[in-house]
Amino acid sequence: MTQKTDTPLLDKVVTPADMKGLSDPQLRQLANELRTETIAAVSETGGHLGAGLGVVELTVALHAVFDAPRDKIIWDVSHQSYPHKILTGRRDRIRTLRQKGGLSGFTKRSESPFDPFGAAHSSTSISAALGFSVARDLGGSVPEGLGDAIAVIGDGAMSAGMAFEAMNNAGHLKKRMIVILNDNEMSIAPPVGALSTYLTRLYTGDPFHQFKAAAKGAASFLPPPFKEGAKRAKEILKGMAVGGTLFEELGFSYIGPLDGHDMGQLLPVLRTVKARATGPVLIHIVTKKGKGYAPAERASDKGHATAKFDVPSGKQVKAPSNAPSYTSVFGKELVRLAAEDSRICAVTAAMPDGTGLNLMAERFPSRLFDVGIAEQHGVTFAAALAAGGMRPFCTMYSTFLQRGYDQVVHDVAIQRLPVRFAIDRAGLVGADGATHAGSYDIAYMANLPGMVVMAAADEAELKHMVATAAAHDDGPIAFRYPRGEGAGVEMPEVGQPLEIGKGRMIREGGRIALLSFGTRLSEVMKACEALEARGIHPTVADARFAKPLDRDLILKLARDHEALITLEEGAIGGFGSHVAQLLAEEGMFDTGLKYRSMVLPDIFIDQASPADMYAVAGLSCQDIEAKVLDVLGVERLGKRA
Ligand SMILES: Cc1ncc(C[n+]2csc(CCOP(=O)(O)OP(=O)(O)O)c2C)c(N)n1
Ligand SMILES: CC(=O)[C@@H](O)[C@H](O)COP(=O)(O)O
Ligand SMILES: [Mg+2]
Repeated sequence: MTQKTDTPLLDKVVTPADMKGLSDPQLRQLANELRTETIAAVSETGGHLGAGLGVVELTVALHAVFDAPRDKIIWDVSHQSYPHKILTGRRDRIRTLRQKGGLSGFTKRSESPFDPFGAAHSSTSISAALGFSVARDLGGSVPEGLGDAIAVIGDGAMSAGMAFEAMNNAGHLKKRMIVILNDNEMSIAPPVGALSTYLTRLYTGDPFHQFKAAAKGAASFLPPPFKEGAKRAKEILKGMAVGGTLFEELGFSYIGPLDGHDMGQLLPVLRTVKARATGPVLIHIVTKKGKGYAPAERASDKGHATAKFDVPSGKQVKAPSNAPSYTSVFGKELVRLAAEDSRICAVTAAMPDGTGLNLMAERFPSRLFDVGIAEQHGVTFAAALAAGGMRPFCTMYSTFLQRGYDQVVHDVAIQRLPVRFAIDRAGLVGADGATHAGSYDIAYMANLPGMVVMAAADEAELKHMVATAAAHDDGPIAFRYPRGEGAGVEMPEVGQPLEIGKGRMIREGGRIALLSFGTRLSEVMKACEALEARGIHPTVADARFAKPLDRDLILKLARDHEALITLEEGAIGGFGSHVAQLLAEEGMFDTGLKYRSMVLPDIFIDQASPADMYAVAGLSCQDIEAKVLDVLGVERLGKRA
């Protein structure tokens, strides 16, 4: 049920234009109301809570001072953009967040002119802000106009190489642009690495003691004519900014650190920067993830992502699970193997919990490497671990591994190094939508010479694939598995290495064969039940491998049946394409074989439940049944709605 929040001031703000006449005390009140509304909305939808709560004051201050959508506010990752959505004409739909047909959980250009640049993968905001600044200065034109570009980037996202590539370029181009470094000393997990330590050093000791003066002054970036008058303020700022030199060396004027929850500091600094900045400016603010909501502040992940919850208690409403998650099956089997083999180690790029590697962190901390949001580095690091005689599991979400693709090709595949790629969140993931869908890994891995590519049909198969990967020293190997819980199958005590390139027969039938790669197998079996009722008895096989293909199995299915359908939770160019290539080469189409490939369609699918997304993709059990009937030319009497 929608909760009514007591938000008299926020009720009058539909877009940032409605904020322009508000006094500073009113802006403070607005921030309080915005926080209340954000908590209430996320309690009903679930989603990313902690990051948004940490930028409530910043969101209000940015919209009060700058003129979006002319000025481009670019939220890095954009999981913190819910308060921004509420202030930019989307409050009436905020309780549809992350649901089918509703608002995206991230910024999205097609959703609002106030979202000038979409995001969801991290560390793109500075590049985007620089691009807008250059376009503005070159006379580019867009309907909303081109004003200032402001990137808001977290301390976790700032650790990625791409952020530094952008700063390096920005410092060189010297364009007026603003980067706000939102430092909450958190990524999803506690942040790791030297940059995090460096940022903390910037404000440890005597934090914020001279804010008032600094806020009035904010002058380290002033152009020469202003500099003399502001000398005193500049000295103060310099005093505060001891250690801001990393950013200054990159060509940015550094301001901070400021208390990012204090509007008395944010507003004057932003106003001064807006009035006077000439080149790139970095404003370092310190905030608390989960700020203002005790259950989030207390949580180990600071309320990073949550299911629906009860606001007073913070208790989350989670559906009961009937089977272990794929992620936990992976994590446990890896730990079991690591106990037997000291060469086994694992790499995560800032997702230890999401990938199940928290178990490795507990049992074998010296063999678990959280490299931060640095997928490219993570892959090359794993390659060298393999070259050094270790057995690394490079464990990443399918969508984030895309970042490390050149490294997969150049550092791993070409050198035939035995990196084990554990690819989590394969296929459609649900509420995070298109940006997080693991659609491409089958295609981008299976086209690499020497790469072994497996997909688990269920959690028991996953266990065997972890063991297979551990035992495979002859080049790289990848296995994929989806988000969420398994199929509830009986689990083997331990994983057993599979024979490379061999699939398995699930059931023998006639006329048509269904060859599944991955967890669509359960939908295939459901479709078979419906087909049985029509007197159709398909053969079903689980390919297990997209590379190397089980040629014998595939050619036998092709020879023994009138039709063959392959299925996978991946885009065009994956398993089905490899099968089609084999069938063509072997002349199977010349024999009249009817072949169909069921893959993700050539569109980006918006957020919904995974089941709904697969229905949009045409990969539900009903779609499979319909495809079989169609291929066999059977009338679809009693067609389901
Ligand atoms: C390339 C990439 N890798 C991993 C992630 C997953 N991820 C989303 S938010 C996040 C933490 C970001 O931390 P920070 O930038 O400090 O923002 P905060 O949540 O603390 O506000 C991570 C690792 C991602 N979105 N993109
Ligand atoms: C914003 C982001 O990239 C992550 O927080 C992501 O939403 C996590 O996804 P999972 O919930 O599947 O771990
Ligand atoms: Mg952070």
